[in-house]
Formats: sequence, structure tokens, C-alpha cells
Amino acid sequence: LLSSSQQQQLKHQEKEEDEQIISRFQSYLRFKTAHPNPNYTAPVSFLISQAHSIGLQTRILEFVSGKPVLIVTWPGSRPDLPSILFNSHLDSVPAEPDKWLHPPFSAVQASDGKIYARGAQDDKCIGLQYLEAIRNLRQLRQFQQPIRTVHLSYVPDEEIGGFDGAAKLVESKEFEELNVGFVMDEGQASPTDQFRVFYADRSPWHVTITASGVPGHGSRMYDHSALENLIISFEMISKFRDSQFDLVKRGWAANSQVISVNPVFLNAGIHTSNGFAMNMQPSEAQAGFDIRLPPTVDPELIRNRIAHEWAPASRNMSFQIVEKGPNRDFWGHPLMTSTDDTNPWWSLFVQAVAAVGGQLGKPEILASTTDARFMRQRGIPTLGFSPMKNTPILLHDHNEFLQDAVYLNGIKVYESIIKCLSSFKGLEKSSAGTI
Ligand code: MET
Ligand SMILES: [Zn+2]
Ligand SMILES: [Zn+2]
Repeated sequence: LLSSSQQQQLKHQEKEEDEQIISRFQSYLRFKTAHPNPNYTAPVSFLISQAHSIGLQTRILEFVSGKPVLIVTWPGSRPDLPSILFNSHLDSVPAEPDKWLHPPFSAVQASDGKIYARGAQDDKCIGLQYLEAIRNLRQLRQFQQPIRTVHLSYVPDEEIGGFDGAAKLVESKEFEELNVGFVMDEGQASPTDQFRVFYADRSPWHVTITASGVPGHGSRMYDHSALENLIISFEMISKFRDSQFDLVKRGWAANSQVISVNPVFLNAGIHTSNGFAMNMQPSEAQAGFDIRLPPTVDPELIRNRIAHEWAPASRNMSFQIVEKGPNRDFWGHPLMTSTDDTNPWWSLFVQAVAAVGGQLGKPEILASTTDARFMRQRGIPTLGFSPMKNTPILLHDHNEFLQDAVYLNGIKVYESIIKCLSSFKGLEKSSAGTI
């Protein structure tokens, strides 16, 4: 038993360690990783120095120049067994500084412990929690070497589709050599006391519709102007959007189980030096939409709707669909990871979270999209998870923050997950080969 002064000293030590952990998180948050010009060099150097300080190996893969992929490795005692990969992305979406309480890349910690930064939830938290968890396992918990090799990957460009990042990584010879058997990637915050876990993503489409029409004097009333044509489309899209959103509002479907359609830009009008020509009806008008398709939906249905209703040539309209990444695997199946006992990784994950007293909600489809789709497309089981409970969902929003205690607790959760998954010796005989 410890004397009360020893206990006090221990408490003091723990507090100091926590402060150091938070200050490392702030350092990582301060790198300006927002698009369109994310700084990749500085955060990668930082991560490398963190990894080396706990005795891990590092390697940079540069599939596209200026866009590094960092691989951190903790070698296991059984390199013949498939490894476990913990992925996160280096980049962030932009922020509008004027709309924030604190500058988005200052990582200010408010007096209530909240740390404000673009990327605090999405997803610099997990990137550093992985490393802190390994640091604790090695330095505090006498867990020196895992059985399976553990890799961490830090990839660029997730927020713009991942094509020069995770997509290139999974196609590479180097990735093949990592022999990855299971991946964990980012998830989303949970406003309740339960953690959330995701077994699939929705597929993103970026759709632009362009209307042409009759130009004319601003005072004239006539049919078939470009803006009238576009507004008709808006009315239809809005009806469809309501039909999907109603299912959510009635509680019949989760947000991520319906098709979302949201306008993200509008472009029309004749520019002048100080604004728009207010007495001219333009001959072109354009709108952009972020569309997300649940894995179970047939993409052809929505493609037909766009071609025949939302942007028909008969109304002088054209469209472009940019599908941001795969939504089917090699065999044409939707990209979903099993969350039952046919997937031993699932059971291990559930046990690991329970072991630190964590409660998990029902596994969900993620409403947004992550690099996990590239891993799933390779047939690798992948779960999305960011251990943030009792936290509002603020990814891509103003004043994104994470509570210090939530960040610190997440490290404990990853300690358990990394320890549990990396200790898995495999099934005796598996029909799918060595797991
Ligand atoms: C367009 S690919 C996905 C980018 C980002 N993670 C999102 O969900 O919006
Ligand atoms: Zn993210
Ligand atoms: Zn994001």
C-alpha cells in the first residue's frame, strides 16, 4: 500500500504526464494541414521524431511527389502472421477563421479543457493516440513486443478523395509486403455515452449540373431561361431530398442509410467590376451537389434520375458525375466488413473495448466517407472508430474541438485494442487461410 504522500506524488506525476500528452497533441494540431495547400513535411517530421522516441521504425513512401505516406512499424514476434494496420490521414479540410472562437490552427485549450482546432476530431486525434498508446504499452505497462506486427499509416489527401494517398498505398508492392490482415481507420464522435463503430462508408459522388437557356434583358418575362431551368431541377432535387430526409425524421432509417443530396455551390450571373449585371438574365447557370450513396443502393437508380429528371437534355441541361472512389469489391459486392462472429477481428475489437469499460453502440454505416473504402476493396476487414464519446459531432464544422479528458481516455482505449488485436495468434484452421 502507498502512503498518502506517495499517492499524492503519483497523482502529481500522472498530471504532469497528461499535460505532456496534451501538449504533444497541440503541437500536432498546429501544423497547417488544411487544403488546398496542406503542409505535409512538418507533421511527418514530427511524427517520425515521436515514433523514434519510443523505439519504432519509420519509412516514408512517396507515390506522388510532395505527398508522403508515413509508415510506422512495431515489429511483432511472429512476422509470419498478418499484421494489423491503424490508419489516419494527415490532411484537414479548410476552416473559416473569422467564424471561430480561436484561430483554427492555434489549438487553444480553453479553461474547461476543450482543445479547439481544425482536425481535433477529424482526425489528428487518432493519429497521435495510436502513438501515445504504444508509448504507454512499452514504457508504462511492460508490454514490450506484440505477437503480430503493428503498423501505423499516415496518408495524405484523404479529404480530397485519397487518390494520391491511400488509393496508391493499397495498390503498391510495399503494401502487399506489409501483409495486412485487419485495418482500423477513423470513425466519428458520439454525442452519447456509447462509442460508435462503423463497418461501411457511404460512397461520395460530386455532381455538377449545368443549365443553358435563353439570355435576355432583366426586365423581360419569358420561358426557358438558364436559371429557370436550373430552378426546376432544384425543386425536383429538393423533393427527392425531402423524401430521404423524411425517413430519417420519422426514425425509419439512420442518416447513413438514406441517399443524401446537398447543394454545395451555385454559379450564375454576369460579372461586372463591382458585382453582377443586375439587368441581365444569364445564359448559363450551374450547381454542385454532394451526394452520398449507402452501400446497399443501386447506383444506376440515381444515375438515371440525374439523367432524366435533374439534368435532362430536353431542358437544356448537362451534368457531370465524379465518383470519388470505389463502392464495390473485386467480386461486385458492396464494401462492408462483417460484424458477427464470422469475423474474429470484430469479436476481438468488442472485447478490447469492453476490457476498458467502454460501451459500444450498434455497428453503423458511416454517413461520410473515409480511406477505409480502399482497404475494404482489397478485401481487408476494416472498422471505422474514433474513441470520442459524449462529444458533439464537429467534423468539418466551425469550432471543432475535443475535450482533453476524452482524448486521454481514447489513448487507454487504443492501448487495449492494440494489445488485444496484436496478441491474437489466429484461428487453428481457417478456410480463408491464415488470419
Ligand atoms: C470525397 S472523398 C471523402 C472526403 C471526406 N472524408 C468526406 O467524407 O467528405
Ligand atoms: Zn477524416
Ligand atoms: Zn473529413
